[in-house]
Amino acid sequence: MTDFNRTRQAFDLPSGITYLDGNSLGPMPTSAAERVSRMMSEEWSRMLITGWNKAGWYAQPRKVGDRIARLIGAGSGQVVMGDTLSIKVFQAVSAARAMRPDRRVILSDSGNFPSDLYVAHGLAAAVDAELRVVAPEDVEAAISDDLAVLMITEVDYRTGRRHDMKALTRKAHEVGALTVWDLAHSAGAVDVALLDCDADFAVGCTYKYLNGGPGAPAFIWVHPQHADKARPILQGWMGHHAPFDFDLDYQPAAGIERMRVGTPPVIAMTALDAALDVWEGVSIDDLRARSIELTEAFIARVEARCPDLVLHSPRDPLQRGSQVGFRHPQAYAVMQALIAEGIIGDFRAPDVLRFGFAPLYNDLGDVERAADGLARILANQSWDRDDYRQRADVT
Ligand SMILES: Cc1ncc(COP(=O)(O)O)c(C=O)c1O
Ligand SMILES: Nc1c(O)cccc1C(=O)C[C@H](N)C(=O)O
Repeated sequence: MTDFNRTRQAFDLPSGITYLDGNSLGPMPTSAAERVSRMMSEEWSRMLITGWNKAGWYAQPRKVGDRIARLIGAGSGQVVMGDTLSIKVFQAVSAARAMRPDRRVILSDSGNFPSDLYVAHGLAAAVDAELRVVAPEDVEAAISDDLAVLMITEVDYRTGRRHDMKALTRKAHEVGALTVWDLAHSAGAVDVALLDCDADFAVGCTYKYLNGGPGAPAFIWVHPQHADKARPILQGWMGHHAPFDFDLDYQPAAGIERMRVGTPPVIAMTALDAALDVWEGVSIDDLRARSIELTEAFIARVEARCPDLVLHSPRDPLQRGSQVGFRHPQAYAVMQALIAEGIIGDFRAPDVLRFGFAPLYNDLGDVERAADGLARILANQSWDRDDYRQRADVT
């Protein structure tokens, strides 16, 4: 049985704050600050360039990838870290499309995060492919035999709607297409089973539910049956089979190592590595059960107290990730009023109040405080202020 009291205590959350925005940026594990500080003083400062070998900085993208593999139903040696998620989306989709050169269509849905669609659109223009975007509920029906790549974000960033990875992957394979799964809102939030679903490529970020910190590196997974065949289009020197031979011809490294691009962000990855310690001893089944308990309790309490709000997430917990959205015409101002009371969720345009539940540190007390705070703010209309309507640059 996972000890969620232990995991909650591993975080340095400000007192008096109810934090329900770990689906955008996870909070800092206390050990991350100490670990980064030690890395600076003992490794960078003392070892200088020798740190790449002595401190294991060069091998870090694979070692950290191995720790993430367990959380997403993948095997050891199958995941590598680096770059931003947008870059990893490009790598996965471009490699998958190159494996289906006689087909032009990349299929995605309008619930996908815009960056994924921008990346696929740019790629499609560069390689004479076509990006086809359908409504989330129409994805399965749109899988046709001209499809090269199905590119889906498993959990919708706005609604929390969860696609059926196994069923969509099977359907894509039936028509001869490959799948790319974006796990940004899944890794550390739901029970992902990449190998069991027979997915082809997967990518994700680590600054949300994995708590790696702002700008923490992304990950990429390639099914072992493709790992030695997939050709990275973004061919960087650290994905070369012998980077320090400085060969002028690109020869991809064996397996997942070829999905490395350039120098890894060692300081950021050190913080992430410390954050992954918190996951030791956490069962993903327990995590999923607790996530469902928290989101169900939140929906019930908000609906009982806030008649002005409309649920914007699937009601069936099996079709939902670890977040809940409610719509309100003045959602931005309502969220600012809530944040002013120490209850932090976020706003997603045009009118969604979004709340992420991270079982590692959220509990039923958070659910009650957030639902009751929301009810209070709506009842006394304390959101109705000009300064709460002023949008910040980052929302
Ligand atoms: C589903 C999804 N894809 C891509 C991104 C973009 O990630 P990054 O800014 O790390 O490139 C995000 C979050 O910002 C996301 O939620
Ligand atoms: N990556 C972010 C950032 O650098 C600034 C603010 C927000 C983000 C996010 O990750 C947003 C997130 N993908 C979302 O689902 O809204």
